[in-house]
Amino acid sequence: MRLEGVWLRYHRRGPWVLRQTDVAIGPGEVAVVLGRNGVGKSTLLQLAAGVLRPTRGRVVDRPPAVGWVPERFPADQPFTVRAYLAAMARVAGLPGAEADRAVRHWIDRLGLARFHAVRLPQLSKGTAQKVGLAQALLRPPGLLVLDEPWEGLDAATRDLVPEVIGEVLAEGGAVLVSDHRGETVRLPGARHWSVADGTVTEATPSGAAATVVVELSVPAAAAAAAVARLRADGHHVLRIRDHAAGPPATRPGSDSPSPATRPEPGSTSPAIRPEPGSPSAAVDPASGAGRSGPASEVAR
Ligand SMILES: Nc1ncnc2c1ncn2[C@@H]1O[C@H](COP(=O)(O)OP(=O)(O)OP(=O)(O)O)[C@@H](O)[C@H]1O
Repeated sequence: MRLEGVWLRYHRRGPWVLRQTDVAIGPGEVAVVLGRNGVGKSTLLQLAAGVLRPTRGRVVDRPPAVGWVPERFPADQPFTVRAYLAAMARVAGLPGAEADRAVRHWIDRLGLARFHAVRLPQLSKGTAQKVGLAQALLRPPGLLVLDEPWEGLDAATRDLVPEVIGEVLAEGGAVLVSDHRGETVRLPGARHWSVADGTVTEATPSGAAATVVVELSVPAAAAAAAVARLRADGHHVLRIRDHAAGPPATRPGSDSPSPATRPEPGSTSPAIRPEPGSPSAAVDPASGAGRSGPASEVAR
């Protein structure tokens, strides 16, 4: 998903909150949105989630299933927890039995069972936040957007947030999350987007000059497990794509390289080549050899 030249102001003559914003996030990636109070973090997240429309510019390639967790769950609705989640599952397009299963799963997982018949306005802030988290996950999101998701949650549920984020990433989803509590240190491999003075910049991770991009191909059915394993080993999974879809414009070795990860021409990065006769398409990242085969790319 990409924000292309996005500008946003809330009122016709109001100040610009965001100007000329160009950011992108791919499958299996997580970006943490940082910045002082009131700089526009929530605004950026709402644009990404499709809750706000850009005043100028556009948002492209947003996945069809978006999970949106607002900073404050709007609990002033006259539904019980179960009825609300069942309605949200239908809104998300889940058919009957699947919707019931998803509602049951998230009620259990987030410890909401004893509140299932309680109406939303009667919930404590923390329990309402859990309902806000549950509704975003009923349908596995291709993009999960969380605005300060740790706010008001009890310790057990706070621990669950990075776990859930990891699961969405392992399924090939992308995650955007804002956080002023420093909880994101528990999201290894996260990219950092800083919002200040109406602009969004990506912080270059320290040591980036020493990284290389390794392309590899895995059977589609094994992709989620492979991504989870690579992440558990501390690798940064950049992108997952269909073998058949062909190379995107920004892939390493293409005409439009990603400057943060592509080795300089003549660099000493080791070429990684497949065994003779091997069906896998490991490549020399500098030459772009083997570009027809990879299903995923990994950098460290
Ligand atoms: N609905 C709105 N109408 C008018 N102005 C708004 C609206 N929502 C936000 N703003 C303004 O836009 C600016 C950015 O707000 P935003 O909530 O995106 O910042 P933030 O970085 O998320 O802040 P915080 O860390 O306090 O949540 C602020 O000046 C805010 O007052």
